[in-house]
Amino acid sequence: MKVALIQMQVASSPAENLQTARTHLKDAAAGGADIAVLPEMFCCPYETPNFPRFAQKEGDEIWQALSEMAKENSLYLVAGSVPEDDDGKTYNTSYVFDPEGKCIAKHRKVHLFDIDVKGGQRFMESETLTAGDSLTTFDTPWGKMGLCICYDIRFPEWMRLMALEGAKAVFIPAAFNMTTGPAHWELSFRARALDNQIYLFGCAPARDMDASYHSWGHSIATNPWGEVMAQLDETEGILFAHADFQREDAIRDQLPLLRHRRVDLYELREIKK
Ligand SMILES: NC(=O)CCC(=O)C(=O)O
Repeated sequence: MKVALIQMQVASSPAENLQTARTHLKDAAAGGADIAVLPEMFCCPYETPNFPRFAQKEGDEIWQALSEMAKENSLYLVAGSVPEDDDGKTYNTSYVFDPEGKCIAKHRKVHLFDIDVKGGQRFMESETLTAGDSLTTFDTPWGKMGLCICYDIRFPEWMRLMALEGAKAVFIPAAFNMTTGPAHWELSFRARALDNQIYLFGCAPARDMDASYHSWGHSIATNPWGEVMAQLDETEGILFAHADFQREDAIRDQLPLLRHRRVDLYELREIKK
């Protein structure tokens, strides 16, 4: 399975951002990608007032454009995330489209990014966003995949639940920042990949020092051995990476961490369905 992570610049207009995504998706398809991924909030600058301002309902213009892009390029599209308007609430939502343009999954960010680091990053998603409450997986010809958004990666139980549901890789549209990015981005991807013996693909916006939120960038692919397979810097570009699920199965057989869990002594509680 060949994955393309599209680390794009985010401009102030959704129309311009859709055009940027369209251009990069053509390149991803030309490069042989089976699955392409866009960044968190790729269609508007990452600022809390923008989320309700640019929010659209599922099925509206942005959703339609993304569906068409998946179909035009004949690939699975993990369509970053967009602000979703539903019943007066705004969610940070990632849609997944199949190569026919059909929406096959939707994840609403479950853990809202509310942090206030002294001398560093402050951001309060809860000022304008509502949290989702569901675990998200979807089926592909390569097997079941998981989906979560940025800050969700920091919660090991959430990733473990996706692995236990049978996800063979997890896609993570994201936008870490200049305070936590250097310290925790790569470490979080390597740790979650290693703990769950799973491929992880994180896709971030390119850095824009004129924006109010400075993305760390560094879109990344990690493997079930806990290694970084490839990583970008902060500039715009596409990262291609392969997932080899035979290797994943071999690692899980030879070092059977998931089977060695002492579920007689501890367990994750069932999620609410
Ligand atoms: N957009 C986000 O969820 C940012 C998460 C982040 O930067 C972190 O440190 O976690």
